[in-house]
Amino acid sequence: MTQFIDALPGSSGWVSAAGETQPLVRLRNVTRTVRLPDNEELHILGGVDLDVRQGDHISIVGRSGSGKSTLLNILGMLDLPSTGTIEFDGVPVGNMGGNQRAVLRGAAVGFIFQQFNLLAERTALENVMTPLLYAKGRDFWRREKLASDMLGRVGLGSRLQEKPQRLSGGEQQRVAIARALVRSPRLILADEPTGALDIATGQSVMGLLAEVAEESGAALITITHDPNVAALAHSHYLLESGHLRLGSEAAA
Ligand SMILES: Nc1ncnc2c1ncn2[C@@H]1O[C@H](COP(=O)(O)OP(=O)(O)OP(=O)(O)O)[C@@H](O)[C@H]1O
Repeated sequence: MTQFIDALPGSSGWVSAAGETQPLVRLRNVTRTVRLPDNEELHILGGVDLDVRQGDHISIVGRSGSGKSTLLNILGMLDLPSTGTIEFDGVPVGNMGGNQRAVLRGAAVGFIFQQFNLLAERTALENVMTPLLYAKGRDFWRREKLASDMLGRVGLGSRLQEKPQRLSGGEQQRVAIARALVRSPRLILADEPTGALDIATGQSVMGLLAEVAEESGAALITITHDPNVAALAHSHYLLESGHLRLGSEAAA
């Protein structure tokens, strides 16, 4: 199993006899229920189906409290469904142990958050090198070069030694994008990536994220309230009271 999981991040999925590629991530009838302190159950997700393929760019919009972050946490294998299944590259995630999930997540998933979540005491270069500390072999030994190349790719090649507080919000989010992409993840999950930026900066940062994700062939899923950000995606979903449906761009 370990061998198989190790092979996952670089594998390209199989192609069926019908010529259909296997989804990178497949959710079937996923629910998520939590028990509240008063012992009541809160049903957050009510049976979500979703196929995510390599190269997809998906936006998910929905009101506050509709379950977007809960869904993203399941897609990122941070949480498991209460019922239903999630498969990553055809492998049921529910059958994996916590460590296996963490290894797969580290190698195959990049996260981008609204508040950037950079390490304040570390330079831009050190921040981007951090995920590579968990990589194996060549990527581990070449971590400084990989991180510096990635910062160059997001236009920060001359700011490698800067600490986050010396960078603007847009620059900090570009560091976070470099950090999310430095291990060449197959899935990038962005939770309100422009939420802390002004409109123009948000648009340019999101344009950059979409571009580097497309170049790398990864699938990108963006949760957003911003219609301009949602418009950059190729598929648009609306999450309403824990139910996901295909939406139009206008629904954003
Ligand atoms: N562990 C938990 N315990 C109790 N309630 C929870 C838990 N996780 C989520 N919730 C509740 O479930 C609902 C959905 O939460 P979630 O964070 O997924 O929504 P969201 O769509 O991302 O909201 P927002 O846009 O405001 O971030 C909310 O009402 C939230 O308070």
